[in-house]
Amino acid sequence: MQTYMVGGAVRDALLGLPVNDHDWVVVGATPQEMILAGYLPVGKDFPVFLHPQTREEYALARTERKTARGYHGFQFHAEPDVTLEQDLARRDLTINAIAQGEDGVLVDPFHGRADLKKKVLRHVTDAFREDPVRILRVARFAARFHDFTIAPETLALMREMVDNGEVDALVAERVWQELARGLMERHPSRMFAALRDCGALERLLAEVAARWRPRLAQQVDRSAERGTALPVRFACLVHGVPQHDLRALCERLRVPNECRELGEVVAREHAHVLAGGKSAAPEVLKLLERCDAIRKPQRFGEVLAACECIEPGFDRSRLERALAAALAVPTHEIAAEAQRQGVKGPGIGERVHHAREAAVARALDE
Ligand SMILES: Nc1ccn([C@@H]2O[C@H](COP(=O)(O)OP(=O)(O)OP(=O)(O)O)[C@@H](O)[C@H]2O)c(=O)n1
Ligand SMILES: [Mg+2]
Repeated sequence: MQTYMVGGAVRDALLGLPVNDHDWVVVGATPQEMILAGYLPVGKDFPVFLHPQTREEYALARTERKTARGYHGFQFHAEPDVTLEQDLARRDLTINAIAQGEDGVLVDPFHGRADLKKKVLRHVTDAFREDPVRILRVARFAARFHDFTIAPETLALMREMVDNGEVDALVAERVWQELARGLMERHPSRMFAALRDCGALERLLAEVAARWRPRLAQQVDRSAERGTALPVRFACLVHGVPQHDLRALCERLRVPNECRELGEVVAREHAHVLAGGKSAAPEVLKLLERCDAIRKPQRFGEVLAACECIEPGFDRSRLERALAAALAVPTHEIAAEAQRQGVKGPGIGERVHHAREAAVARALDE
């Protein structure tokens, strides 16, 4: 059996980028031989193994055939007679289909190196169709390698797959996983632009597709430039989506709670936050309460961060001062004092509220 390094590790090394994880392909071995050599089988869909020490992924060379529509319709053929070239032929992009043998020699039958030089994302063969996740992957690579373009024939193939309903069969978790990764790349707007160009955005994120403009692209890219966390980037993406549509989007894609919650607060409140640099203390306190800022000050920091990406001239300092003042109000003491005076229930809450209002007013008058 022979082992080759493939995929991202070879590509990134050729690009002079740091290599984090390695993918390997094994030619001329059976699953039994792998298990006997101590490799741990993983996943039921693919003949993939983990190295007993490094835990890196070793996949048997394989050819895939699709038996049914959509992501689960795979049947694989992984026999010791599958060649390296056959395995490379069914990979997604030429730049990901370069192998490196143990002797260091590159095997590059699909001219991945030439495409790296030309900075082109190009599918390897028609086998690209076998996996609709690749539509999202190409878009994600466009966001990462922002000076690369998508080959016209690849974009045409992606469009054809979308027209055939291939993206509709994708499971929500995979879609979200790819979108989330793309949002964390350097130029996330390029992912959405690529998805729009092939028609996938309309199918997967119609709420965003309807609002996709150069301005929104800039806002999302600004969130990446500033190195913000995923929820902030997601909130920027969806800040213009109406509440009801946003809830539907989050349900459909099973968006994790942290992203969902920040997205909803920012969509609902960003206009008030952006104006909140000016309004009077009672309104400012109400805004902080609607954002649940007093209970979740850290999340309010993320709301402000999203608003800075939405409107780069926005000055967050006034609202930060207001929140600091509201947080500094000694609520326990006020409640205890009120109780001593015989005040009950809602009356106590009112006193706290008034104390906070006064504190915010003082902070804003400075
Ligand atoms: N849907 C997919 C997923 C993966 N691959 C192949 O498997 C390799 C490894 O996949 P993965 O680790 O997911 O991607 P990388 O290209 O290594 O990129 P990353 O830097 O994101 O790990 C890819 O390079 C590609 O050759 C593929 O053809 N089709
Ligand atoms: Mg990889």
